[in-house]
Amino acid sequence: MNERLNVTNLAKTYPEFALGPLTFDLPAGYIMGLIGPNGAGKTTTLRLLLDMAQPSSGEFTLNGAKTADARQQARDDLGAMLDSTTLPDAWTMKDVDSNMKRLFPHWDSQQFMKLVAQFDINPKTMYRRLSKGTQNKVNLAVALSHHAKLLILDEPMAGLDPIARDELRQLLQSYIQDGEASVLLSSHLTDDLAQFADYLLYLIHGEQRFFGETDTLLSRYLLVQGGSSELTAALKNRGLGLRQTSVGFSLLLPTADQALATGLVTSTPDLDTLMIYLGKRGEDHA
Ligand SMILES: Nc1ncnc2c1ncn2[C@@H]1O[C@H](COP(=O)(O)OP(=O)(O)OP(=O)(O)O)[C@@H](O)[C@H]1O
Repeated sequence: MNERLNVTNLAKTYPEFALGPLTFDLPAGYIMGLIGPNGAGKTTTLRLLLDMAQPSSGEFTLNGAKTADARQQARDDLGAMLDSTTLPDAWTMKDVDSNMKRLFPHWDSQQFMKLVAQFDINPKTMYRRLSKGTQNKVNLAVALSHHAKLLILDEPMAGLDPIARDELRQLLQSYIQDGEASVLLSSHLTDDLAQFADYLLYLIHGEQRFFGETDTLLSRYLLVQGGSSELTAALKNRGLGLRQTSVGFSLLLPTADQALATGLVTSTPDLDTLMIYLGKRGEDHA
């Protein structure tokens, strides 16, 4: 299969934080969501993949390039946006366009100006005078306007209103439609992400807890609710993220153990619910 990303045992150790080993791949034509609680290692993962940090061990291939030099050579094939991404303060959209044209051989001015209009950005306003969310939109428009085969986006939905988030979702879906390009994006808006990410990479405290299809993760667990007297020892033992009130309880139960919940109220959890229960300290199996 034509892979945009192939990551093998990638790890990074800081004095007070260890990430990995991470092993996953992203085929051409798909969207992967990177999820996990604060401090899980999402941005660190993206920085490694963008060669902005050196791995402690492991390796990865990006758009077929195996070394940092080869990846640098092929930078036009990569569109990236991190929280730290910024443009010169005084640039108007015209300046962005003319400068990016020089930087990227496949820069598409028409596409960029179309996105500027679609995002309702005044092309004459200087970058520094735009709101934070609008600056994000400009950075996104840049990433989306040079026909990159892989987009790596850190929290692209942060600061966007619901309409803009919906527009972005549609833009990303059409971006991958020809089966050539792929998108890796991190987000805390996991329910939004679950609607359009084909794959999920789920990190907790730097560890890779799940990599696979979104539907597979969602079908792994049932949310079980019952009265206090219905909480059996077996449910306590197999359940995750137990929550108790004076009248009842709720927990996540692996689907394989669903017989333990016979007669109780069960439902398929959404991704937010799943992360809340799985992320509870000391109970973070996925
Ligand atoms: N340059 C660095 N030196 C030391 N520690 C670092 C460095 N960069 C990141 N870390 C640590 O790595 C950990 C993970 O941070 P990271 O930003 O990757 O998490 P995250 O999942 O993106 O979090 P959030 O959702 O809050 O943005 C943090 O504990 C952070 O302090």
